[in-house]
Amino acid sequence: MTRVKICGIKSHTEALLACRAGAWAIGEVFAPSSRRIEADRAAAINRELGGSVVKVGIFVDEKLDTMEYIIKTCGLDMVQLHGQEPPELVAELPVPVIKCFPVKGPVDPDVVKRWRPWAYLFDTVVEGHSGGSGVSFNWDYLEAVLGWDNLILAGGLHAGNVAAAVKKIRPLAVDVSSGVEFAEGGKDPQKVSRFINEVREADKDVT
Ligand SMILES: O=C(O)c1ccccc1N[C@@H]1O[C@H](COP(=O)(O)O)[C@@H](O)[C@H]1O
Repeated sequence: MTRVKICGIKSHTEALLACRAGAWAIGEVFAPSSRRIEADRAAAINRELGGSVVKVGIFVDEKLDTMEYIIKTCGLDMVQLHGQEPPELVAELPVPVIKCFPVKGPVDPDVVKRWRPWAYLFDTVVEGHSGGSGVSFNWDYLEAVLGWDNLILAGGLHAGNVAAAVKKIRPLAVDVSSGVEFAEGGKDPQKVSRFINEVREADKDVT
């Protein structure tokens, strides 16, 4: 079953919405973004959620000690590194790491393997954005890593394209932020639920 991560959670209501719709993980952004959340707010949300969902903190070129502090105070289960972090940093973090690789062309497995993360996340490159752009990339660029069991697909996914993505890439998980939001921002319950339903339907064709 393809896992679903709903990223850019900013409130308890949004976190509950993602959990009830069947998300495997929620993402909380601790980096410059319209979706940024303060650590004390994330900590309060995560305390109330308990262990019902995987809580992932998103960082962009953050200092190790700052990440360690936020992981501890917010009870994060994983971190997602979305910047230019070096491979050595992955081993220094106290929780499993999802490393984001911006896709500019065909992915070279030998290059990305140097990070040895828990999962490899592939996202679109958009000038001026570290992530959360809402823009998709050419999935053909993932040809050399197809079949990996720890691949997460991100970048411009929405209910209209996620089924095709699941069938073509067969990722461990799909990650979405913009594609399940209202035009003015904030998670849209109907879009979240439609997105997850599309993934579940696509799963039926994949096994
Ligand atoms: O969501 C953000 O604002 C964000 C900010 C900085 C780094 C990563 C961010 N989100 C991640 O970006 C991708 C793609 O998101 P989208 O669906 O295209 O909006 C995804 O991995 C999010 O976790």
